[in-house]
Amino acid sequence: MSELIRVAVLGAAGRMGATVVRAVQDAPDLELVAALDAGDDLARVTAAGAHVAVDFTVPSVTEANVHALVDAGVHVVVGTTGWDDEALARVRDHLADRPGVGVLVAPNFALGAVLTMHFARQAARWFESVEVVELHHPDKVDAPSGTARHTAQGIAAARRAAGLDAVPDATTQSLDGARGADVDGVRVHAVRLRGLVAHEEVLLGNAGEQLTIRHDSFDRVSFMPGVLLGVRRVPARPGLTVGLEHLLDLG
Ligand SMILES: NC(=O)C1=CN([C@@H]2O[C@H](COP(=O)(O)OP(=O)(O)OC[C@H]3O[C@@H](n4cnc5c(N)ncnc54)[C@H](OP(=O)(O)O)[C@@H]3O)[C@@H](O)[C@H]2O)C=CC1
Ligand SMILES: O=C(O)C1=N[C@H](C(=O)O)C[C@H](O)C1
Repeated sequence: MSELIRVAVLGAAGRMGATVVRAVQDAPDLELVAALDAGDDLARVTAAGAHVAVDFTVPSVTEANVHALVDAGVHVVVGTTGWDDEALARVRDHLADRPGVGVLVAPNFALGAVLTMHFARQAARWFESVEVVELHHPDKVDAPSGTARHTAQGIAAARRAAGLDAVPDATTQSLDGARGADVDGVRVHAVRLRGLVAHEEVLLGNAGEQLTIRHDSFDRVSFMPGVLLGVRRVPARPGLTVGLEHLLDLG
């Protein structure tokens, strides 16, 4: 039998981290060697001989965690949101000095969410209007969701490539925020509601018709196959990978 992949989990006491800990423990080819939460020393990851660290912490610390882990030669799978282009560029530059180390940053590890983004990019060029609505539990710290940003950026790129005009929009708002946030010209709306987990709708409109693409994560186990795929694949993917779609054959 080949060597087990030694895995550390950061944010291990959190909603996602605790689910990842159980998934790693249940996977026959993985070994949980460290589980860290706020206040724990990151040096424990290298002391435990981890090959891969999984980060589900908070947007304010995730980038620093990644740089420290890259310095230590540990591959990283990042689910924490809040990454912008500048932060990703800093990690890409850092990895150029560390050949052989891989980092995967994915705003959503659920297969259905990755397909939603893929289908939305495919559909975008055929519709005059498009808006994104994300709906989450009210304990989520950030808004809009990382997934909604990634979805809107993908739609905007597809519209640009197709040479479409700007989506029609209101010319005035009598209350700030009434039209949601503008992500690359695509409106994104965030709902926070007790009882929800993680949900997204992409609404595409033409005169007389609407296409709705909707994904629901009812349970955090929905993210686990994607996280474990990332753990297994990231050691063979040096450099920075953004988005789980790069590990899937979406055709
Ligand atoms: N990519 C994906 O598929 C998904 C991404 N997410 C993202 O994952 C992140 C975590 O979400 P969720 O689990 O719901 O959040 P939680 O608040 O439940 O968990 C975050 C955990 O990280 C801990 N933490 C804070 N600072 C550190 C640190 N420096 N080192 C280690 N641990 C630390 C927190 O401790 P304390 O509470 O004491 O601060 C907490 O236990 C969010 O950014 C969310 O958007 C969520 C679901 C899926
Ligand atoms: O905080 C969450 O719960 C989630 N966060 C991610 C995001 O911001 O996109 C992924 C998923 O939506 C759940």
